[in-house]
Amino acid sequence: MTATATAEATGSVVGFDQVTKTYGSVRAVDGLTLALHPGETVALLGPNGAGKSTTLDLLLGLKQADSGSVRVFGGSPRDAIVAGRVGAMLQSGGLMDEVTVGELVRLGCALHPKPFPVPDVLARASLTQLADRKVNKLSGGQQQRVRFALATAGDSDLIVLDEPTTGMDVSARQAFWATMREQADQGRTVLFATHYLEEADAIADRVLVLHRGRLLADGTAAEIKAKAGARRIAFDLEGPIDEPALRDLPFLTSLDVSGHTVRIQSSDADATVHALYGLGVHPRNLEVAGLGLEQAFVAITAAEEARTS
Ligand SMILES: Nc1ncnc2c1ncn2[C@@H]1O[C@H](COP(=O)(O)OP(=O)(O)OP(=O)(O)O)[C@@H](O)[C@H]1O
Repeated sequence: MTATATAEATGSVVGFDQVTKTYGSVRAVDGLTLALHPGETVALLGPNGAGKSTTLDLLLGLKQADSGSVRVFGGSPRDAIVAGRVGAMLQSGGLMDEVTVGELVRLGCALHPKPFPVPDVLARASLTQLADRKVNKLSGGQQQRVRFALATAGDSDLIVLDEPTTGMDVSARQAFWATMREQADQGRTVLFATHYLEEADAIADRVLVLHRGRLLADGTAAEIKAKAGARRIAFDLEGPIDEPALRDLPFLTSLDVSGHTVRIQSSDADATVHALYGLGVHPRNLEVAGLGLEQAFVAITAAEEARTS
């Protein structure tokens, strides 16, 4: 059975089956196959140019695939959008300048087949106080909140967000994710592209890592960290530090010495620590921990770069 057939059979929200999109000689999306399921909160990660925005544009029917199929709720992206099943917040979406926030959100609600009440939509995006302000008089973070309001103007089953919190301050970001959690708890599927890996770690129950238009990893944040393999080891040493000896430790993938503190990454922490004691040094405050999602992401994409270049 193809991924799309599987997607439809299992009631998947989104099904990509061998999707490719090229711009001239650039393969922005390269044979991508994936299925998203109801109620999932999914983070789409990838370095600049990995194909995240193109993937979201294909999903929203804003771009057409060269080959392969894109299905949303078992039909075309356009049908899903016309039915009001998809709410989207894009990076580049221009906002009408000469209208007020209230007018624009009212219009967004009027255009949605299953609109929420305008005051609720404004309140959810913390825009009630700004309802009479012209959109072109807003700060960047406030404009992001307007895009967010438009993405949640109606009762959509899938919410697609391209780098939604860029430009938002810390409290706006926290409020934004609290709202998104509510949306997910109500059974909606949330797909967001981001460069903030700590957000993906904290929010997403599934993480997709794209690299040159291909899916490099797909799993929970914990699975992605485990896939990267390496562990972090940190300790303090008294007296002069013999960096060349440390650099020769087995399974070492990185070394950072700062004052008395040594931080290393190792693909086999047990063996590295064993060899460390064999050097006759006396490490203090020894800590061994897994990689954070950000380090895992860097390790996975760097390994792929090295493999393909
Ligand atoms: N309209 C276009 N014309 C030509 N090339 C394009 C176009 N849009 C995107 N690309 C190229 O396709 C590739 C994927 O771009 P895309 O914007 O999807 O990546 P991204 O992962 O969203 O990147 P970023 O994190 O920088 O936003 C890049 O190499 C980009 O230069």
